[in-house]
Formats: sequence, structure tokens, C-alpha cells
Amino acid sequence: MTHMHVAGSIHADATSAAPVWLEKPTDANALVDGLWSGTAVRGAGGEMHLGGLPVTEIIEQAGSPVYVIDELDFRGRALTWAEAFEGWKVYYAGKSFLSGTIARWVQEEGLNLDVCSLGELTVALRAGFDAARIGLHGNNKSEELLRLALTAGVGRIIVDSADEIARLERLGAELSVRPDVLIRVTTGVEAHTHEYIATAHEDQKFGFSISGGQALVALVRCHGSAQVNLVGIHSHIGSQIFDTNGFEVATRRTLRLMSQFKEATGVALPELDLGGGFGIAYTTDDSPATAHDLARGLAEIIDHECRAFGLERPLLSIEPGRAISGPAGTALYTVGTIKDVELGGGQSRRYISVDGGMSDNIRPALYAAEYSAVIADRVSDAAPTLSRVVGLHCEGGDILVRDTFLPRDIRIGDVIAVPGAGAYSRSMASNYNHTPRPPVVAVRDGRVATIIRRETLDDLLALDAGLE
Ligand SMILES: Cc1ncc(COP(=O)(O)O)c(C=O)c1O
Ligand SMILES: N[C@@H](CCCC[NH3+])C(=O)O
Repeated sequence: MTHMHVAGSIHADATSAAPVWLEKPTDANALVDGLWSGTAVRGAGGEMHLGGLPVTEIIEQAGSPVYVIDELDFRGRALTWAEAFEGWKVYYAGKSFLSGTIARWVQEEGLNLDVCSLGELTVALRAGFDAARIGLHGNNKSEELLRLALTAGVGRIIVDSADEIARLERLGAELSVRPDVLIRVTTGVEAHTHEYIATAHEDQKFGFSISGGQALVALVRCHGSAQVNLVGIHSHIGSQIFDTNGFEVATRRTLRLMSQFKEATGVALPELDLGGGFGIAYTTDDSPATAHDLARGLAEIIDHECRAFGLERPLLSIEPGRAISGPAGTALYTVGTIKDVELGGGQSRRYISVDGGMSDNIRPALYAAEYSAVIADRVSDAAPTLSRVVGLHCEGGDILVRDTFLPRDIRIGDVIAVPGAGAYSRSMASNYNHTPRPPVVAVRDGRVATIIRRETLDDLLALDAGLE
């Protein structure tokens, strides 16, 4: 099954009120299964609770807007992926959301960690994450980043270019270390996702091309190097992917490359990392596979292909990010203004402006990503009304939820909750329009704990050399 609506291909046109896929719900208050974090429920009075706390109490303690991470949900998903992929190495992809607390949870649940920048690596190391269980990515790793990785003893460096191999060899010789490396390859797979988050087609910046021959050249070069220890191949086809065909093709092509390498050198590479990219449900239109189903499916493909190529099954890894952090997070906003805009032909669209926007979630503007929303501070019997939840930024594309049905009697001060906010929301947040970024709090057993504090205007003003 192929889902492409992250690419924004299924939208209402200007004159129809509802997009084709969005059915008017019988109950606009429902917390639909599969969209919300594990502890999300409506309490006795109808208010939504997260981690045992009413949302209004979370806002009272942490302010609005706020990202709320359901600790038990996050830990539970991490463990589920680790258990489903038993015998594999599971790296949590920190780019989806990383902080000191998250790094500790990931370590406590027994996962490895994928980082891709100096900042992410520094957070992980400061949080006490075991360097040997970290994989380092990046298509332009600086000398400073590689030095830190080599001195800290990072477990795997995923090499992305010939320049990086040369840099690593020089630094390895200088520091007297021989890092374990994987070569990142592009398999030529056209993953069914938004162009900006697909990474295995040929015409993009990551990795070494298999079809162009550069991947085999890079493998042979590293194999012959005294300064790096080649352990395997890495492939990542993209993000928010539901269609497993892409993984199947990528697996076949990487294993064929392993067999070509074996023919060329007589050596079987011991490791294969298939990256991340497993999709989650942002709307009722999404139906992701479970971790267990994916594990079973991938294992079958790998065993089949290994037999075909006469290879032993390598040590396998995956790097899920969004699938662990995404559903654990909920964004809470407060309604500030409400406007009904006439579209002609008796149609209108309701614009609900909240106190956040594209600075705390750029995904709808960047990828036309679809989200859902409910009123969270109460339930209402009023008629479900097609609504658009928009932010406070000075930009028409500042949309948080393009199309959703919210009760007709929505009012200023209501709390709106958006699921799926744990991944690529805070981690991609900006200060557009000099907006301080919201805090991230963890909720568990009726308690709120700050993971990342709210930025203040003073934080931003302190950066401005013209305002000293
Ligand atoms: C190399 C690599 N691994 C893992 C991930 C994690 O992806 P996701 O959060 O979609 O699972 C990404 C991001 O797409 C990535 O680039
Ligand atoms: N940031 C993207 C995914 C790309 C992840 C990194 N390769 C998203 O929000 O969907």
C-alpha cells in the first residue's frame, strides 16, 4: 500500500470545503486510536489527560504552547522496537528529538543512538550515553566533530564521502585510533514520501551511488586502509515511509553490493544497517505497520536475499526515530482568534489561530504534512465544523492543521491538542518572528518534569549585538 499524502497530494481545492479523504466525524471529540500517546484519555469531565494530568494543569505549570512527551509511551515504544528487532542493533535517531533526558531514557531502554551533528553528539556524551553505542552520521562532518567522535570512542562512523575518508584517515593517524566505519550507499530507490525527505534516489547529497560504482570503490578503499576499519554498509531510503517495497529493493541492492565486495576482496562484510524512516499515523488516513510486522517482513527479505547471494546473514541494524518519539508527543496550543472565511457557493472555512505556528512545527509548511487536532480542555456536542488551525506568524503558509473538524462552538481560550508532535517538531523549531521556542515537558503518573525549558525573549535579545 502506498501513502503519499505527506507530499500534500490530497488537499481540498479552494472551492470544496472538505478534502476528499477527510470524512466528517460523528464525534469531533474522539481521541482516535493510533494517533495519540498511550496515556491520552478524556477524563470524567471530558477534559483530555496526558500522563495522568489534565491538559489545563499541564499548561498552568508549563505555559502555552507546550510540547508534552508521554514518558511511558516513549519508553514503551523504544522497548517495543528493541524487542521486535531482537538480535538487531536498534539505534534511536536523535534527529527526531534529542535532549539529555531523552538520551538517558534511550540508554535505559537498551537502545543505541544515532546522532548526526556536533550538537547531538555533545548532548549524548554529556548525558552519559555510552559512546560505543553511538552511530555518527553526516554528509559534511567537520574536523571538530570527527575529533570528538574519535576521542570519545564513538562505535560506528557512517562515512558519506571520499573527502570524509581522507579526513578520517588523517585524524585516525594523528590520534592513533582506527574507527569502525560503515559506508553509506544510495540504492536508487524512489521512496514514496515527500521529495525533501527521500534519500536513496540518485540525484541528492547523501552517500555513495551503487549504480554509479562509487559505493564499491569506497568499500574497497576503506578495506585497504590502515586507518579505518570497514565493518559494513548503511542504507537509508527516506522518512515517513509506509510502503515496504522500498526497503525490500534497498535490501536486495545492498546485499548484492556485499556479494560484489566479497567477490572483489574475498571478504564478507559483517554488518548491514537499513536506516530508519518507518512512518507513523498523523491522521486517520495513515495506517503504519507494527514494529513486529516490519521486523518479520525485513528478516524474511534478508534471509531470502542472503540465500540468493550465498551470503551469511550479516549483523543487522535499524535507526527508527519518528516511530519512537513521534506518537509520544502532543503539542498543546491556546486559541486566540476565530474567523469564518467565505469561499463562495455557500462554503466557508473556519480559521482558528493559536499561540504557536510554523516556528514550533515547520512540517506542514515544508512538506505539506497533514496533522489532526481536537479541543482538549472540554468536550462539545456542537456540530463538527471544517476548520484550519493556523499560527501567529506573518505568513499565509503558517498552517498547523490544514483540515480538521472541530466543534462549532470553539472559543477563545480553548486548548487545542495536536498528536504526533514528538518528532521533528521541537528539533526543527525556529525563532521566526523573534518567537521564543516552547518548552518540552515530560508527563508521567500525574507529574510534569521539564525536559527543555521555555526560551524567553531575553534569551533571544541576549544574542543581538545591537541591543547590548
Ligand atoms: C540516516 C538516517 N537514519 C535514521 C533516520 C530516522 O528517520 P525516521 O525518524 O523517519 O525514522 C534518518 C532521517 O530520516 C536518517 O537520515
Ligand atoms: N525532518 C523530516 C524527516 C527527515 C529526517 C532526517 N533524515 C520530517 O520531519 O519528516
